[in-house]
Amino acid sequence: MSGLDCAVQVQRGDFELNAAVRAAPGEVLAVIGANGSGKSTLLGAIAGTHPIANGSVRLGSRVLCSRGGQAPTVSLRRSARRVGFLDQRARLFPHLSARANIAFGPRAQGESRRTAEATAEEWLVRVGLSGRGDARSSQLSGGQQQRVAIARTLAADPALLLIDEPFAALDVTSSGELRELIATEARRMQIPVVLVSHDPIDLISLASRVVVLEAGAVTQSGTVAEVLGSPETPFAAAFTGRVLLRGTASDSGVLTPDAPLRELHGVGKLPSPGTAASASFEAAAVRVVPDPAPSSATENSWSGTISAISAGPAGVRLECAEWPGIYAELPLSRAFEPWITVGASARWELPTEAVRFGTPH
Ligand SMILES: Nc1ncnc2c1ncn2[C@@H]1O[C@H](COP(=O)(O)OP(=O)(O)OP(=O)(O)O)[C@@H](O)[C@H]1O
Repeated sequence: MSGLDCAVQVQRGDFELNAAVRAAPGEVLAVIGANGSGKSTLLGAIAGTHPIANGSVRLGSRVLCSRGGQAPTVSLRRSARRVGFLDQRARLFPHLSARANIAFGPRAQGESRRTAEATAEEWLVRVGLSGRGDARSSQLSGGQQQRVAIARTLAADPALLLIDEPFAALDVTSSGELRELIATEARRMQIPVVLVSHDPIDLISLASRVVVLEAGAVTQSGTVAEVLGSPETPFAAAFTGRVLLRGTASDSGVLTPDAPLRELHGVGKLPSPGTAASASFEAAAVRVVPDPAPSSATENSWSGTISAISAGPAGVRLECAEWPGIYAELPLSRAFEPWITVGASARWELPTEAVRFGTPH
């Protein structure tokens, strides 16, 4: 049983990744980050598709790659790393049956055809596809193809599993079942798993720890409860459906430069006036009504244009053109109101008691 210990520097054009991650045997470590933050680069450095400029990737006592420092440079071939990889696309061999796809890894490792097929049958049962061994990928649904892909990857007996948004293209039932399947198999096989995801459900149902990557650097790491419960950066907050603003403390609130609302009022301990302060709140606490609206009782209200509408963890996310970094999340039932369109003028209202002051990390 070998844990992953990775501390690497990777250069891709002008982009530099500098990250250290660890995952124990049987543990699922989630990596979250905005587009372009370096998640795929990190997985590539571990898998051997991106060369490292410095650092090392170790699996227990095995060195997968190492460069810099005193030790000689090491870079194992991809096939010698024993790293399994899963993403959104099942990538089955279309001309082979499900059974032959799964048997491919054991066969490549020198198993006899008979033994490899017996292993494949066991995996077909584990992934809920017993009786479908003869089917080709064109005869399987997307979710079934993904099950075969999981079986094929794990039947090759990887020492580490990397997964990049493998459930993103699946319906809710299939993705829930496959999450369960991966968590169960990783524990049973006692292999570390690194999971890249944009979906909080993946973290809650699969991972025990989380690393937040921003612009190639780790900005927060901890247990799922620590990161989701106390996000320390605006990105980590947005991932959990919260807004985190950084500004300067005044006597009575947090001053937010270049925003339609200069001073945000809230509750909690304010740092000394003039020093760095933060304000955070649930995006679902923001009320958005058509402008002009009758003046509200809350101190925190401003006028702003809806600039984007997207899905957020707590509902439908509305962004404000005049105040980047601020957004509201409405329940689906409210998001159907016909006035809610990109470009609509809105009044944004935030109850004072919903805003919590703090000191930025
Ligand atoms: N082929 C390339 N050549 C040079 N630079 C690249 C190349 N691919 C990616 N990059 C740079 O590396 C950075 C990290 O890319 P990476 O794909 O690792 O991000 P990511 O977090 O996985 O993004 P996404 O969520 O969009 O998949 C990008 O911001 C980009 O600047």
